[in-house]
Amino acid sequence: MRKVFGDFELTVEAGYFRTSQIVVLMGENGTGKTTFIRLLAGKINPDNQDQPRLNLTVSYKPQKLSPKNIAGTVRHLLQTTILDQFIHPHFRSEVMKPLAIDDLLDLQVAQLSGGELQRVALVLCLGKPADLYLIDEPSAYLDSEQRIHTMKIIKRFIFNSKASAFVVEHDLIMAAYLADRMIVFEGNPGISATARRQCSMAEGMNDFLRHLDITVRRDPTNMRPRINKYKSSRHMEQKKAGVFFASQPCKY
Ligand SMILES: Nc1ncnc2c1ncn2[C@@H]1O[C@H](COP(=O)(O)OP(=O)(O)OP(=O)(O)O)[C@@H](O)[C@H]1O
Repeated sequence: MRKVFGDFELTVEAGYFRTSQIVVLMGENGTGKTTFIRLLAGKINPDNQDQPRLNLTVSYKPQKLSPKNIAGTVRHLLQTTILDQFIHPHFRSEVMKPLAIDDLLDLQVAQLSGGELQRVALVLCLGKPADLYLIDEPSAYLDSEQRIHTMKIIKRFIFNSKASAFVVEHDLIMAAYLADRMIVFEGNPGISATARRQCSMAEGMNDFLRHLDITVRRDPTNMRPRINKYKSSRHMEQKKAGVFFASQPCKY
């Protein structure tokens, strides 16, 4: 698939995805992740119109959230857009409660903070039944604790609903937690880039981090990824071995 936008050209290599699987899109700013998500969402068309269309229902959370023209409260918005899920006990306990949406119900949508709006936007996205969820930067505006909550909610929701998801995520730790598979975007930001064929999370992370000259180890106590200090002995050792993202704590 190909898309030219002014001076920018995106090429997408052919790939596949499965149910209950999350594909995380990683790449530098301006390499076309949002463009790709918008192509999948049908918001824009590829240049090569002979592309087979995805015969799937999609639900899309855009990167930029614009509440200013939405009148009324969060309760009104949710009741008028996702009523079935809004009153469904399972959705309430699995998505709305952990995102603390009840605290926001009586607030005006137009007056929500960035983080509050992000939580509402995620509920709206997951509240729409779909085969494919397209979620652009779910952790933007959230603090670190909310990010972890949010990632757990998305992971559990996609697994249990047997849907699939493509998620744009800049936070390395969150990306590593979320991803079953990964698509790495490579190229010259704002000029031309390629969305590589999807690969395993470890492979994708390794490619992305090699490009940035960053190495990540695993904390042996909790397995969380930790970024090595640049040019530290650990960094140099991993770099020499070509292990930019260590999936096991034992060696690094
Ligand atoms: N509507 C448009 N018209 C012209 N150019 C556009 C349009 N939308 C995006 N672009 C250009 O396409 C390129 C890729 O943008 P895109 O937002 O897809 O990248 P991204 O990887 O999602 O970036 P970020 O991580 O910063 O969100 C940029 O150079 C951008 O200026």
